[in-house]
Amino acid sequence: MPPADDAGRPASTPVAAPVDELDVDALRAWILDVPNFPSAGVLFRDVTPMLADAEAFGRCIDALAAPWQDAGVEAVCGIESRGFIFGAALARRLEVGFVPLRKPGKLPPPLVEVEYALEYGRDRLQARSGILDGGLRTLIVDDVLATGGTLAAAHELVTRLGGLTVGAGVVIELSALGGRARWPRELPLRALLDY
Ligand SMILES: O=P(O)(O)OC[C@H]1O[C@H](OP(=O)(O)OP(=O)(O)O)[C@H](O)[C@@H]1O
Ligand SMILES: Nc1ncnc2[nH]cnc12
Repeated sequence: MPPADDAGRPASTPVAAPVDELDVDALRAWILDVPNFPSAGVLFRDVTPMLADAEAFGRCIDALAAPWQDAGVEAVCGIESRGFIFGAALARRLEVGFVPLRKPGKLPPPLVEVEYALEYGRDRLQARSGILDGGLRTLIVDDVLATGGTLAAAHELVTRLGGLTVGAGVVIELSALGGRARWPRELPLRALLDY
């Protein structure tokens, strides 16, 4: 059993630390660069080593949570599939519910969906109709911001679901791809690591 802190909580109680106390940049050591995956010319940033390390994963979730502690977040939406990993952990840390935004064919009706453009072709995101009704204050979470189409579609879906997007958090921003330009200027978008 870990020693108790001044407030009598066990030291391991999951309370997010202020972001400036977290060495976020050190997380790069757990993110692997994989050239030519999943196709030639793509430099894939693989977060699975970070997920497998309890301290690094915990630090990542603390850092994702820190900017939103006082933002009145009422729900976290995670984008399939890697966004589920970070989104669900973050929802628990912020002590709010989790809403999965899913690829087509995974959720039963009634559904609301948004179609969006990919680099090649189109895709769709779906969620349960009415699940954010009443203007639920919603934080959108994903692992990577690349061209920005996915995150922009998630914001549109949250709006159609009756929610109010308070902002978005991503672990990695591939800033050379310019995805931030597709995100509404007036909404905060926080990235832990810029590549
Ligand atoms: O900014 P964009 O250009 O829209 O790309 C970002 C998206 O691409 C990846 O998803 P992907 O569908 O590849 O896969 P996943 O199921 O492994 O999360 C990533 O997880 C983001 O959701
Ligand atoms: N380069 C990349 N690495 C990991 N995930 C991605 N999603 C989109 N582009 C990516």
